[in-house]
Amino acid sequence: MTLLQAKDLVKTFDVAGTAGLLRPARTFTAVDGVSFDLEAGQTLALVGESGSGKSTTARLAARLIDVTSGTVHLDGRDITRLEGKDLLEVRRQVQVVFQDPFSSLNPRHTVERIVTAPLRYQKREIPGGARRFAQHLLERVGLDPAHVDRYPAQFSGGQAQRIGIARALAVGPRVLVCDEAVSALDVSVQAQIINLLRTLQREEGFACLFIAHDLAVVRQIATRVAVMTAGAIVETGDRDSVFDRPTHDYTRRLLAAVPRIRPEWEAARRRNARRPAREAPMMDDEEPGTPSTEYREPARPKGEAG
Ligand SMILES: Nc1ncnc2c1ncn2[C@@H]1O[C@H](COP(=O)(O)OP(=O)(O)OP(=O)(O)O)[C@@H](O)[C@H]1O
Repeated sequence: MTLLQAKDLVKTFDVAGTAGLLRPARTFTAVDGVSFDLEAGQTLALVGESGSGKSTTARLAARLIDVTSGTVHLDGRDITRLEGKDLLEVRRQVQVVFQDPFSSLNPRHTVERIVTAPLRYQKREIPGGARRFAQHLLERVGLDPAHVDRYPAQFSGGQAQRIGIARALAVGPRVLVCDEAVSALDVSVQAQIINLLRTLQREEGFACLFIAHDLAVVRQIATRVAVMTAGAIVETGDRDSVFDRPTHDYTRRLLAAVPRIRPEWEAARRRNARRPAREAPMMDDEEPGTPSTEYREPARPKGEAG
């Protein structure tokens, strides 16, 4: 059964010009006619090189940003332009886990408050009270329930990502969108988080839209794979057929490209990922008018498109 269906998604961004460099303002197409079906209980991985449009597609599918054209259906219902209470229900059913756990967890809030925030945002009763429910969620993701009073900075990167997953689970989502959710973690920690996601998926039955550029990670978790380049999907298929019998040239090149990252770059990337966010966190149930699951577009330098 198709749970989430994206049809002909297009997303364009207006890019400001740069006067000094004589670059005129233009419209940049980040997603260019993307369609996919995500079945219940399945994990569809969107893969492709940096800038291919994976994250933008995920954000469109989760209704974090609005489409330029195309439609998104959840359980057969067109959710592309829903607002208000209906959109709130979509936000419950489709939860997102972001790449950098620290910038998506409010450093000033306790874990209890963080993981129960979506319930408050949804104005739902917290079963058994916030504290007990937070402890239960921590247990579900393999963390010590006694740590509910701790703050994000007191956790490692992998533990912080578990908190992000616990928060997503709090409202019983039917679709979990993981946007490079393990990319900032050490390889051994990545494996633990992937195992956790697989176990939770088996137990809770959610479908997963898994965005990743790392093919080794995708191979461990995906049931189906869609390969993106230049804003479009060029190949979709079962995991093994895409990995073992790719039909598109781009997929073959992607599979053949062995990433060679210098150890010092890798170490710097991990240090940056651990650094607490300097900007306001993306989710904060304290700020008036800022729903806890609302996505804020990251700041980009003026004129940057890719
Ligand atoms: N708000 C925005 N304004 C302008 N351009 C944007 C915006 N968001 C994304 N883009 C551009 O759209 C393209 C696709 O970005 P996207 O983040 O979806 O790619 P990606 O495949 O997820 O890459 P990465 O793994 O590096 O995030 C990029 O060229 C990016 O610079």
